[in-house]
Amino acid sequence: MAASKSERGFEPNASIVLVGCRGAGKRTLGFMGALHLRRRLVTEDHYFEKITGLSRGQFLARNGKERFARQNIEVFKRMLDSNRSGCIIECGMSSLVEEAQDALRAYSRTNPVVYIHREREQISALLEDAAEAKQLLKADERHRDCSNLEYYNLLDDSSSDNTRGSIPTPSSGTSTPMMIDGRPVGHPSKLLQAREDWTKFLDFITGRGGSTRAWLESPFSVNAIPPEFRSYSYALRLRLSYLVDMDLEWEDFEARADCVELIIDHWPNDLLNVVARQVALIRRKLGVPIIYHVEENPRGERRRAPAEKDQMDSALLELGLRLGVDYLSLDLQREEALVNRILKRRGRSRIIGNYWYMGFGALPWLDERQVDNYKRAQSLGCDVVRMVRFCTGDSSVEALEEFKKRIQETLPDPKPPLVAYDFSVLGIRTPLQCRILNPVKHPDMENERDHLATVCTYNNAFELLFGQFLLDPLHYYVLGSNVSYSLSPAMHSAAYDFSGMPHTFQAVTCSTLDDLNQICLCDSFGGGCLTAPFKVAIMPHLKVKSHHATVIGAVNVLLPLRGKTNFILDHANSRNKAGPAREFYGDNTDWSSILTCLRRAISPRNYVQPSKTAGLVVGAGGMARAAIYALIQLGCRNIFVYNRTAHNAFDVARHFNEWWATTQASSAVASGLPQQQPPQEICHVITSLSDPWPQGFQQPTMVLSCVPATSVDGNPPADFEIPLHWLKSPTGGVVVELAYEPLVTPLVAQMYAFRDNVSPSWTVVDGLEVVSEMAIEAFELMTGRMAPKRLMKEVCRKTWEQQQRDTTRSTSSFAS
Ligand SMILES: O=C1C[C@@](O)(C(=O)O)C[C@@H](O)[C@@H]1O
Repeated sequence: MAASKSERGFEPNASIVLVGCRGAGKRTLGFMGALHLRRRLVTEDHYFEKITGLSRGQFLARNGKERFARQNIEVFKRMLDSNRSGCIIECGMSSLVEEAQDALRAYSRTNPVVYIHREREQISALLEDAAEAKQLLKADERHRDCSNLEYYNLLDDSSSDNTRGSIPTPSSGTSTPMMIDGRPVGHPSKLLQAREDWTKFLDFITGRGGSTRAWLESPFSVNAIPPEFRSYSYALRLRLSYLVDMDLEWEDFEARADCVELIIDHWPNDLLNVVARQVALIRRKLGVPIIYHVEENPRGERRRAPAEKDQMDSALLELGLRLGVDYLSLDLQREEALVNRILKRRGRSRIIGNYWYMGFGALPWLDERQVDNYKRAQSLGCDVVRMVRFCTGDSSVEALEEFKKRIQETLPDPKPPLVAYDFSVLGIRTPLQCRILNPVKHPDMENERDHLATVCTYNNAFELLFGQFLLDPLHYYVLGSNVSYSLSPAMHSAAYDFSGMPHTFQAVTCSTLDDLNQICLCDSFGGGCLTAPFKVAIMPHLKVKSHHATVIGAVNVLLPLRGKTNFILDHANSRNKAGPAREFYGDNTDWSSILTCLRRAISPRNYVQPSKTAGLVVGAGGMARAAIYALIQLGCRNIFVYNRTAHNAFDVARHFNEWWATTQASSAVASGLPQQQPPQEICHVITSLSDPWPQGFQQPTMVLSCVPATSVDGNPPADFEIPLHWLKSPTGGVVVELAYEPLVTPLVAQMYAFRDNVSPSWTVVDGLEVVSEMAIEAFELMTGRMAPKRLMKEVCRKTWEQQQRDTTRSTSSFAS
């Protein structure tokens, strides 16, 4: 395999090796990773047995220690060598043997070798024997020397979290389960968070994730444009010294910026592990890109000689790269050797090249050397250039503007995005001088040490943009024939308030395309959530749609495209601005919200196995199409559709089977493989509830009900309950109910009873959980900003409860 340019860049299909101590979770992560990347999982134990025909215990007993040791290392090397691509390899404790470590070091030149570790207390607790645990943990650290990446396997407490979908009590900020009919709403989920973090990490190191894919599939999604290419973006500054003893909860930081800048300004005991844990926490709790910055003069440390500084800082920077941070901030005024070493080992992390002038007498913007600084960063291949000056009133805003203009007009392309600003002891001088990666803090954060982040918060900076007419207040809507009950206005309005946006959101009842047109053609139309009858009917009128919406054949989010440009990036960056719409863009968030809810609720035992897992979708409208697509995206290839009017179910099944056949044919052509004849069908119709579950297929582990539980437009309510002979999955499964009027639909009530009396391994996801997810995604598409998810979910449940109380009150007053 060719060695790649960067020392940490690998062929996308290079096998990934997992090393680490017993109890670190390698096997589980290996299993999840193999499923996610569709790779073979090779475990050392199993491989040993395959090669020698004996388990290790048996081999040892028969051949003695010495022969075992020799055989063991030979098998270990062979395992690595003969599985160079397409696998996840889980190493056992052999990785602590010197010779194995040499082999791993050599392997890590071409392949990712990931050191997995976790909270020491966790490992100690697992191993029981304290002395053994201590020894093992000490030896474990040696894995750092024979690996090139590392992953902190944070404890996943989601399995004990039965408060999902609950209402937090405002005073305490903690959650209490919401009870309906005497039972908690929501469900426990197993290893969901660990799976999400781990699969994102794998996507990063294999180059599958990131914005390119999001961009191609849905260019308006919030992750499609990296923060440095957004029209405005903010970096929340979090110092390590603050994080180890913070006065806020992680949840408080949600949606407070586009990314987090983690500043290593403090060296507590066990520094490398503390930093690794904080990176893991930011990923898990906030889910935003991380800028990793090592401060030159850490708090409370003595002054260090330059050579000493370089050694320590180099180790800390290397740690950032090992952890696969999205951005590494690199001071270009440091020793050239250090700069070059880091650049060479950058892997897939993007480099922010810094020129910081932190003391008095900072270089003025219009000094020629500032342009030279930028040019050097550009020639070193930095992805972003950050130039910051401490300023005591010696520089005007105009000088900075002039400097930016010089860079823009005199230097050749491609030019890395420039972040440039002045700051003083009062913080960044004017928040608007810097458009991207603007430093911000949380409004309630105690942060006296950080001058850069003392003034600005994300929402006051954003409010300023509207105040200065750089952005415009817009009107957003939910549109359809039956939207008076919609919870979207409450959720979106709360999110606007939170983010400092003066937009409005209303439910407007309309049922013809002409009515819809009238609303959408207004200059201050910001976007609309569509519901029946528009989701499918609007399709032929839209020229621009996301890939997903095209495949599904339904749209539920409509955005105006303004101006003459044909560049989607320009349109995406013109959100929150008014003007005449030339075209409209359609996307679908129904499927992705369903997918999110399914992923959260599926237990590891029911992870999708494409050839085996079966799913059932009830209904044949726009939402059922989205549900089928979500199942396909999860990897399910046996999908059954039941609908009261069978011919609609046949239409939907045909739609997806035809699309599937075309997709398979084009991937066969691309890979040069023969086509399957006739193409496999992935969607089947069941015409009657009394039919037995189709022969040759496993019982469904995912059931999605996409029919209204109340009467709509004069049609009788669906009242769907699943036949008991379709509920025979031995591992249980998940039922997603999309209706929430009432919240406990006949199906939900049936499944609660079934869970209590027959099979506890079924999980129920209620309609409010899905609808809040839909609003979250719609908010992000329409505004381009991250949604305050917790807040929106909380508002969703509270508004729904209020609606219930209002209905009860009006019914009882009507009765009296
Ligand atoms: O189905 C739904 C829910 C919804 O209609 C609402 O009222 O929030 C908004 C739609 O865009 C979405 O597809």
